[in-house]
Amino acid sequence: MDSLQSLPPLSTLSTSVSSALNAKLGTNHDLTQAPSIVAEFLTQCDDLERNLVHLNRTLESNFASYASFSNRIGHLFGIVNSKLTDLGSSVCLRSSVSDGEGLGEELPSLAKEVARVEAREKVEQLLLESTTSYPIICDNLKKIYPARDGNPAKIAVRGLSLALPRGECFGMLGPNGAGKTSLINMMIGLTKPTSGTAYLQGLDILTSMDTIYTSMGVCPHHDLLWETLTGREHLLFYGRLKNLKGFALNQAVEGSLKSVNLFHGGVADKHVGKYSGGIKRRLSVAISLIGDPKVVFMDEPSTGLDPASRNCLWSVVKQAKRDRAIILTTHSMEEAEVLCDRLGIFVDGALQCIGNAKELKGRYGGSYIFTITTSSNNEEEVENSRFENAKSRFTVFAWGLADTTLEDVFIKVARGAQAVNILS
Ligand SMILES: Nc1ncnc2c1ncn2[C@@H]1O[C@H](COP(=O)(O)OP(=O)(O)OP(=O)(O)O)[C@@H](O)[C@H]1O
Repeated sequence: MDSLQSLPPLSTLSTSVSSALNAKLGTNHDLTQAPSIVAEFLTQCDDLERNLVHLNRTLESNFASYASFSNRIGHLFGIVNSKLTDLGSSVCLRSSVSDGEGLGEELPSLAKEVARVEAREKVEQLLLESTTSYPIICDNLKKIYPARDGNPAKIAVRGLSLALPRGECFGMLGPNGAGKTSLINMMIGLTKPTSGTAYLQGLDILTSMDTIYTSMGVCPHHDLLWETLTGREHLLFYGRLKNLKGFALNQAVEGSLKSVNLFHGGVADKHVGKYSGGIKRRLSVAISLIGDPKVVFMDEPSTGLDPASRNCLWSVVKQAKRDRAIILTTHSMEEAEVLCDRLGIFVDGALQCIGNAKELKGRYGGSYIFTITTSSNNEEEVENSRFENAKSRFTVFAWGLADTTLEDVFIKVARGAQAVNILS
């Protein structure tokens, strides 16, 4: 229990944790182990500071967990539901995390319930206000595919409530078969909801789809392009569908071609049949944004693009989200982190959690890994060291502090939700 020396006894912390103590808990554990090295982090590393601030915020909302540990630190603690919990040794924690159990095991279902209730309350409040600052509002949207050919009925979307403000790109992550496409297909009018509805720009998808189309853009998973038309002709066609005419139409098409790098070199006037996969994808994104739609759905927009084209496309999306709401589905955690202001992990027809990448990492990851690099001659000393005097005892070539990745979060949430569904 050496590592908890500077903390008050566990029993005095088993009730609500004050914000000052939250910060202390976050830093004390490391500081007791490596005061000089971690002090350097605090002065030099903004990320750590931001994470500590985040820790305070999530703890206040009562469902966060946090553990701080390093490769060499023997003992660990965490905070679960605002209670300090003795988590045992790092070896123990590492193996339980890799088994999908242990720290935060009970949190996904709690977080899911909190997110569901908060989203529902927000939607109810917005529906009373009839505001347009939230271009996308899902109101208890549900999709059940009826039983067919001996197969039972399938609940693809289990009553989703969600509100997206203007300026937000919302990332919809989820394993195959989670229900993402079913959700989007309802919102773009391809299928009817079994119950519930959605309001796009304040208009009900059940009654006003024709009007909604004029302010909606869609970048489908597979490019829906005509091989014998040019890129420019595609944009002119879709621009007209959005009621653009004359000078405004030509200007929008030129702007659009420039934004996705198809303006120069005559590419825009070649038949789409001659385009590479990357150019087709960029054209699909340009089509989804022409005519200034306020609601845009993008299904894996950068799939199949090389890194340079992908970065170009990401700049287009970042620019585009300023004045609209975008729902983007992706299997790329990198894309999600770069583009999305908030992320939702969708499993078995329901959102398991919502938050920005940092929040989700803090909530489901809750760990840092502290590594130092030194000469192999010092190996034994490192094994036995507590790091307090590490730098004075041997040369530290490098040190690093690694946060949980979004991929870790995704795997944990998806696996946790699927395990609960199998048991229930
Ligand atoms: N027309 C349909 N009839 C019956 N079941 C369907 C139908 N379409 C989808 N499903 C089922 O509904 C569930 C959700 O499917 P959906 O395609 O929405 O998932 P997804 O998250 O988009 O998956 P992916 O990432 O693979 O595209 C799956 O179990 C799927 O088999």
